Amino acid sequence: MNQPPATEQHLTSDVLAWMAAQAAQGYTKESIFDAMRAAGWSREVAALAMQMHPEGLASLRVPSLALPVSGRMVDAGDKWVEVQQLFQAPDVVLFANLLSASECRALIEAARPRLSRSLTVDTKTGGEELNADRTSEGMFFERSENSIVRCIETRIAKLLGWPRENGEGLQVLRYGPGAEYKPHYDYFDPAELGTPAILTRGGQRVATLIMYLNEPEKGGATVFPDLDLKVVPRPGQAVFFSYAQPHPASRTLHGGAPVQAGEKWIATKWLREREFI
Ligand SMILES: O=C(O)CCC(=O)C(=O)O
Ligand SMILES: [Fe+2]
Repeated sequence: MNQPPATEQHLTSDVLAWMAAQAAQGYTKESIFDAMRAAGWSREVAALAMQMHPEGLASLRVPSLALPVSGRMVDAGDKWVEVQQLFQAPDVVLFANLLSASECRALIEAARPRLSRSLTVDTKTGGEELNADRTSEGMFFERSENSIVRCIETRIAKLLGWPRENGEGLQVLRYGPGAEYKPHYDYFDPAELGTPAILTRGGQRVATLIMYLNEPEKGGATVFPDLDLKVVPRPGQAVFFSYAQPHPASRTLHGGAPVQAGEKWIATKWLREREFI
């Protein structure tokens, strides 16, 4: 985007079309504002552009707890799941008994022979990279790869009112002693060059569900530094959080604290805006 000196700037239809295209790709209002500023637009003009183009720049639709909650229990289709705690802004839900003990064991045993050192999505290129901040080992199941995986996916879809097709394949992670996942966001940073390619597979990530498959002897909590929240892993329990804007304002910074003794196994489900292909 080229633009005239600040004194002569005005919003052309080209600029508005560019903004609409950015918004359609999942870029937020904040990131479009930042991109305009970085490209040399004055603060006044960028702010005016925000006012002129509110459509499409609003928050993304996100999954949430499918009501009603009866007592503390929610009907997840094939079982009732207990809601232990609910937080708002951001929406965080702690679940008990989301998975049974035998489901936890089955996921661990099916994943164990397929583990390899965890990669993270590289938003600079759209590929995957080894990341020193993430020292776990992991694997992905295909969506509905087997009956247990399919049953869990269906339960999650019902619980969160979000189509099963919008989920990435279930990921299982194992952290050995000392392993950790430093605080990070799960959404794809709209400012990175590789992000548009990643978004073609189902749009942004809009929510995360971390399910605990075992209990480490010591350490390994999931921490949310902005919320002063620490979730201690217990088998079958889970933590859900959503982010309507792929921006730190979502306050969804989180990480897996180092495992101090024993090992930690989790299954993570990431939910996308649209069907994940
Ligand atoms: O290990 C944890 O508790 C956090 C995992 C996580 O943040 C992720 O898989 O994206
Ligand atoms: Fe994460």
